[in-house]
Amino acid sequence: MLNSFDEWSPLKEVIVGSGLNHGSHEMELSFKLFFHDEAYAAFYYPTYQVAKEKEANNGSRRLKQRYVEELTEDVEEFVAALTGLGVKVRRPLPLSRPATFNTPYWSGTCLPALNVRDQAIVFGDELIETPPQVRTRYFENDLLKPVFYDYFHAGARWTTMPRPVMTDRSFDTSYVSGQNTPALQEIAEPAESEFDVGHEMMFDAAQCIRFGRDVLVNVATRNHALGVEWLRRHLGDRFRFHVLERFADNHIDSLVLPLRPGTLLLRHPGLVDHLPEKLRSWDRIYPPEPNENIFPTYEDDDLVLTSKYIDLNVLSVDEETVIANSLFPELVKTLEKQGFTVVPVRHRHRRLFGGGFHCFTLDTVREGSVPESYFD
Ligand SMILES: NC(=[NH2+])NCCC[C@H](N)C(=O)O
Repeated sequence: MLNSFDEWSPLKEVIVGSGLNHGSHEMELSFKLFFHDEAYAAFYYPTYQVAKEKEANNGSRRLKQRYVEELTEDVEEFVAALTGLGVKVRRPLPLSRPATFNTPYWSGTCLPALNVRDQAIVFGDELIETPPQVRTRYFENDLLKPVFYDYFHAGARWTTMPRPVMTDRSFDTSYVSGQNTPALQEIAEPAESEFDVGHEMMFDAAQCIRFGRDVLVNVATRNHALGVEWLRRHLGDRFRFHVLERFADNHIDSLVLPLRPGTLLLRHPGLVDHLPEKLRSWDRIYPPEPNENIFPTYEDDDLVLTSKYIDLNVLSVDEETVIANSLFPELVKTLEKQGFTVVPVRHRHRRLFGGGFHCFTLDTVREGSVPESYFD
């Protein structure tokens, strides 16, 4: 039965994503807007211009097959580690081929369900699918349907937030506007469409971090604010949302993660003042500064989509046990010094595929029967 309220209670069941057939990135407005903060350099002249020559006619950038293969090896080892810890692992359908689709308004090519944290969230016995922000991710959750149906048959509530039409004018671009990069020129001149409905609800589950009854949520755009308003109305007083204004561009699970009640993994001390009052008295673990040499060397046309802090994106198996990237041994040591048992698993291309172990997973069953209050 679907049951999960926080990020640290003993993990029983988890969905682990699959990167199979991740063919390319489509360099269109929603992608550039979403990854603007981290891929900024790639969207800048002259790098952009050089790499652009390697793009296909439709503006898509191929991902090298070797990276996808190595990613898949690492994900399978991660699955084996979880299974070894007694956690039941569920998998999405693999993407059999990069299928192209048309909506009435635009077209795209499907991505595999890799970062399954991003577009679905569990509040107790309810699964909520969030409305996509990147066009090529529009049908990604369909690959999770067999798993979602299993939870539904077992009694879970299953809700989908309103789906956006996603014309150019659906996007609130104020977060990135004013920066003069080629990517931004496209964003600054959104095409008009007869289907425009104005700013829409577009919001990712990974903008939320669950602490039982209390949920931290990052809001950087009007699109996000609408999403949070929907969640508040829908969930009523069962959960309380604490908004972090522009804490990040979107996802926050490489900035702050609770490892157990009273202990946060936090990217840097400057973030403390942005946290809700109650969390400021929790113990904080700061990661050592990641050195560039813990990452593979990439070429000009490889798009680096995350910050170098991505390895903070650990997955808690229980209040003492954390799965962390073995390629960042200094972080492993830091966590061990704080008394955690760390299960090291290798994850090489986290910066190319936009996520670490927390992003790759959706914890569907953890122990606990009510949303506890940690903020009172
Ligand atoms: N759920 C996720 N996909 N999280 C990934 C967040 C990565 C974050 N933008 C960073 O660059 O560090």
